[in-house]
Amino acid sequence: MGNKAAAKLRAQLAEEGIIVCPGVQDGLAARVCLQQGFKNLYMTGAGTAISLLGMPDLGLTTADDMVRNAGTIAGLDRSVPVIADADTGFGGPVMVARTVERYILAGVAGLHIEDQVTTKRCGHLLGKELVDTDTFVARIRAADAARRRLDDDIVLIARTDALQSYGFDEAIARLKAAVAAGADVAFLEGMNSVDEMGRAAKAMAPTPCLLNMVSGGVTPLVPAAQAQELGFKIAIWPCFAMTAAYLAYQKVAKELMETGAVAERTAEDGKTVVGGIREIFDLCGLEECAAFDKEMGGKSFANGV
Ligand SMILES: C[C@](O)(C(=O)O)[C@H](CC(=O)O)C(=O)O
Repeated sequence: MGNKAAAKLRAQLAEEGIIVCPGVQDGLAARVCLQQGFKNLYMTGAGTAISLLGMPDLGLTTADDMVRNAGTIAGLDRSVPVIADADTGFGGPVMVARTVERYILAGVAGLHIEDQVTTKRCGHLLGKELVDTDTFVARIRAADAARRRLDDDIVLIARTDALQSYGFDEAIARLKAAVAAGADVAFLEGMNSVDEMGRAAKAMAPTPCLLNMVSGGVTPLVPAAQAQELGFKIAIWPCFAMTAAYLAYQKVAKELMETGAVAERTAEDGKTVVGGIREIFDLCGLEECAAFDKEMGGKSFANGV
């Protein structure tokens, strides 16, 4: 079938350096990160739950929610490979395979599947429950079979949440079993120290490892250069801008509530509104849409837009 996004991600995995993925939960967040020139994006499941559902990351997003969001994000710029959270795969092997096929058709370059029970929770919360290794391996095997069935090379990332309750050795053993079943990349969730991070990457070598940088989580946050030095190939920053976005929303909502209006900030010309709706439409491709319409012979924007 030829998944160009996956081929690009595989090429990036083979190159020197570390792949840094800002976590995005919607089209606007993706647009902002594309504007900054990121070469990859990560669709965060936690962010999707928060942004789309207004709910915590407790396994409440359905496969439909996640596929749709991943497809929206991946569709904004096909030259930027997206890694997407696929949680537990949403069921048994048949469902996991179906999920993987749907992510492939949505244009996703890579996805991760974990060993929590389907009523999962954010990997940085307490009290996680896991499926046994056989069930986890069956999920990975099903994911691998699904991509073969579509003759696709989507990058398969195995995530284990076993560190919290079973310890380091069991977690590494689970990741190794997942790699033997077809996973390309290993993701040890919830590492507690820089030392543990280094030991994990070493234990999994030569399998490339993903590092999860959760703001306010249990893993210390390290810059890309240090993550690379520790042996990681991919660093994801799931909800990295959500604190800022949340606080900004809160501030403006408070202003509207208390004063009945929101003050605009204008640029030096005294007219253009900074961060106004026009600027955001432009970020989201307003000019490109108008130009495309004209090029195709449309007249929708002949009188300007
Ligand atoms: C990586 C993660 O699965 C996500 O949904 O982005 C979450 C991140 C988070 O909760 O901030 C995780 O379980 O680590």
